[in-house]
Amino acid sequence: MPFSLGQRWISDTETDLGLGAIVAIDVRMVTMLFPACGENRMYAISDAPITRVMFNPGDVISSHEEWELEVVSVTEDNGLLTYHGTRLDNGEETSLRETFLNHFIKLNKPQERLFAGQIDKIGRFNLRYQALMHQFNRRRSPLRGLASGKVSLIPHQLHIAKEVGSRYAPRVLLADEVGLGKTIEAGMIIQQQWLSGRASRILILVPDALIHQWLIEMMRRFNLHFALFDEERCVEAFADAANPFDTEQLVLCSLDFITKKRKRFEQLHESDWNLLVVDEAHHLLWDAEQPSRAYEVVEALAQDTAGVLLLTATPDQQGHESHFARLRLLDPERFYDYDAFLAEEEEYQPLAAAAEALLTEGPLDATALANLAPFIDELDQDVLQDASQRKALLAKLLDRHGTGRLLFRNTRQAIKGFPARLLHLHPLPLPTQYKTAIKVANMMGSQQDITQQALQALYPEEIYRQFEGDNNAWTLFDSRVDWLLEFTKARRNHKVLVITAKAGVALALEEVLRTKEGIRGTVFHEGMSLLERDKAAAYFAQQEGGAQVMICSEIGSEGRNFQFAHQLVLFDLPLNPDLLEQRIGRLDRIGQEHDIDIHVPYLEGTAQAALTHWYDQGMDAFSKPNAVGQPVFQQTSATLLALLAEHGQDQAGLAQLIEQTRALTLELESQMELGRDRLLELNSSGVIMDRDLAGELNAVDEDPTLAIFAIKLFDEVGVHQDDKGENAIVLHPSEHMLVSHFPGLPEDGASITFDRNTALSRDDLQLLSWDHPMIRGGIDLVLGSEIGTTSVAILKNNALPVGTQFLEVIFVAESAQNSQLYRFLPPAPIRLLLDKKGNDLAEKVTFESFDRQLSPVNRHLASKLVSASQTIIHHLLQQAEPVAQLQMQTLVEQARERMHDSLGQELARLQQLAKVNPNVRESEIIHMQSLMEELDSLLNNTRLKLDAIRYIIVSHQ
Ligand SMILES: Nc1ncnc2c1ncn2[C@@H]1O[C@H](COP(=O)(O)OP(=O)(O)OP(=O)(O)O)[C@@H](O)[C@H]1O
Repeated sequence: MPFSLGQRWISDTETDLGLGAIVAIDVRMVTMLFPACGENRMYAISDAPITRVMFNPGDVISSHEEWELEVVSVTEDNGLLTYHGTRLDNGEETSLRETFLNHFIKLNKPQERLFAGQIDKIGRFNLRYQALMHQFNRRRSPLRGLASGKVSLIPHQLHIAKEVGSRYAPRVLLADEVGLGKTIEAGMIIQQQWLSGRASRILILVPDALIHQWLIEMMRRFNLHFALFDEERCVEAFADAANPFDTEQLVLCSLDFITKKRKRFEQLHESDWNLLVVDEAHHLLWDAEQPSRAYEVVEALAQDTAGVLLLTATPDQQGHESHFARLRLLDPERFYDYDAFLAEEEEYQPLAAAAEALLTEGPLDATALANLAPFIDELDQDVLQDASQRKALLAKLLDRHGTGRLLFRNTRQAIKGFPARLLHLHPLPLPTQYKTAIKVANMMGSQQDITQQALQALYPEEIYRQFEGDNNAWTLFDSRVDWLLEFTKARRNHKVLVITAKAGVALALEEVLRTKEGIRGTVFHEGMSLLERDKAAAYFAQQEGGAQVMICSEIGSEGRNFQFAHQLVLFDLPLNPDLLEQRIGRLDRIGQEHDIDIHVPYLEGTAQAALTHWYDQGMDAFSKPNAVGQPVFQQTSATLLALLAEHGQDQAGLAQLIEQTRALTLELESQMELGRDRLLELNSSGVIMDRDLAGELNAVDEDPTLAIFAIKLFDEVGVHQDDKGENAIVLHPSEHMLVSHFPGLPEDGASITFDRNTALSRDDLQLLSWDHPMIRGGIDLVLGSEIGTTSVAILKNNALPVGTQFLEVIFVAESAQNSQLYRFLPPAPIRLLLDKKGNDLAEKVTFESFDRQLSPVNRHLASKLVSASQTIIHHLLQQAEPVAQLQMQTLVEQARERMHDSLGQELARLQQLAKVNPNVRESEIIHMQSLMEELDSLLNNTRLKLDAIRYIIVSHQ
């Protein structure tokens, strides 16, 4: 192209110099001035790495005075261009000579970059298109976020997580038995709510002892980085905001801290949250006269937060009324009256019988039909005899009745495959020192109430210490101590968890083990700081060189993960069957690979002995979780407490109580099994959904697309990858990265794998999924930049004439950024492959098959090819737009149909449900209606954006 003074060109190699102007030309050299930075460059005319900047009708250009002109036509005079058109600021018709173009002009639209010679490598165009496609597919996927955590795919968890996680503002009680994975279910729900944008501010409240465990589980398993707020953090954050809690999106807090510090509670309450999660929710004690502070705090927060997840394995631990009160936290309108709630529970049995009838294979017999009769008018008579459709009917039935939408509980019995619990009782002689102390205490009488007396009787070492002072002399003669020494000595290769009610006892035992036998032990109790507790737990978990024994006070009996051990010693027993279950649950949890040995050393002729027999023979509380432990305890506690207060001396009374307890347990169990528990089991385990979520997600895991894409992404961006074998890759930022920081990749690198089992077996590996911050961030990085927006390639195809041209154009149909809309229409790529005449061949020639046949062109040649074909390219781009518009309209209408279909069905279901099941909140229905209206109008505003262009020319060489 001939050069003329004043012409505007851009440097191919130094695009940041801005727009250059030719200021001198001689026989061999051309000199350019770049006014934006005041620099000159001289280039050899024969091979100048510069590209002529020419605009076309339709482009909007900026003048040196910064007004904008929409170009209508272009004329040329002595090699210089003049643009004619309309000024955008005042509508005036005017002309702009190229010499007066803005020197700072930014060429960031694909067509501007292409014409200005800013042409990307062929692989980057491919990467960009793949990134668009994957982002589009992921955002629409109904399984998004469900299994992207580093977790095993366990069906009962997946069912609950999917059911709850995809709701708008879920308010549920997760009440799986201990150790079945409520924290993991909560994590999966949070992940889905977070990724879908339904919740952008999330608050988790947990007991002190579980703070770090939650922090780490959320981070390591789900890549969710919660900020831990304690007093120190609040003071620090005050520098950035009046309300410290406003400084973070994801906040984790100790419930104890918030209940004790009124000011912090008020600030927490003033901050806006979309999702509140409360672990060990049985601590939220409620009593009509005097609700606990913890209850009041959570109640206030729950009133102002749309989504609420309460977690407890033992919902009845503090009594059934407290359980009711927690359901009321979730839905105050629905659970307004305890008596009405009790009456409703009475009806669970016939409902469960009807549900059972629907699970029958083959024709329904007379009993099944009779059980279904009360509900039959709701169900279609014809469908009823069609066995294949009964599961759908069952789902409908459960949906409409009971607490199904609100309460989820999985049990070991329903899931099966858990290790056995083996009880070993160790009766030991009562030392004379204790005998004397008990006798003296009895002689002195007691002012305490019966519960306190019973509690005192359970801990003879306490009674002894009252008389002998506050020291550890009791360890010298207590036969349980000697037993423990022998026991641990004989199991040097086993980890042993010892639980006792009191911190003082834990400390004394650790000292004895250490000083007498050199046994490596550690303690875990309320007197330790959070950090000390976590260090102790880590020391116990450590396989080599770690502690053999961990001695916990009661706070260690909740929530913690000690399933790497399978020897449990209950040095004493708690006076509550649910607390006993919580203790056993430290070892009997998902991941436990052995049967669990439960050892109970007890002193004969004491209250502990009586309690041991009562738990064992009366309610079989050691060998399996006891769903009715709490009601049985409440109904028998008067006799039990009296017996314990008398140190279990009344053997006949104990035998009678055990008999009575056994009968009551059996009766309540069968009622529960036939009623509430059966309904919960059916509803929680997902058996009726007939959907193999784990199988579907496994298939996603096995699809290599993610690994192929990720490796390409890291390659193109310049992240260094070191394959370590065994499915592990180490990533490091490199000096040649396109960006200074790759999202989610720490400065010192990260070890990753695409294989779930490998990730689960190694703590140091992150599981890369489509939802991992490195992949999401990497895709955003590509799509938010100019990477791959232009490309030129050669198509070597002897069947086509040399010089045949194609233009591959990628548009994106974009609607407003709205997470709800993204389920139906996220930014959607539209690909056109135009031949010279403007025919679109995209449907016949897929991206992948076309891309495979293309060869790269060096940038200099590419720029020349584009310059030579500017007119045709421009013409094709103009033809492409209306074609893409039409495709966009189709996409919008399809999305609208899907949206109406899906939300419409959900709305109809909710409206229908609301007639028969008051568990449906009015706000859910209103939300659904307004959401549909909002999405409709957002869909109408979908716009088309040109995202990337590839120019292709055929060659035979
Ligand atoms: N899907 C899973 N993949 C991997 N590990 C899991 C999974 N589910 C649970 N676990 C592990 O099993 C243990 C128990 O899970 P979790 O702590 O979530 O149970 P929980 O029901 O909250 O227990 P608790 O009733 O004691 O509070 C934890 O160590 C957890 O990491």
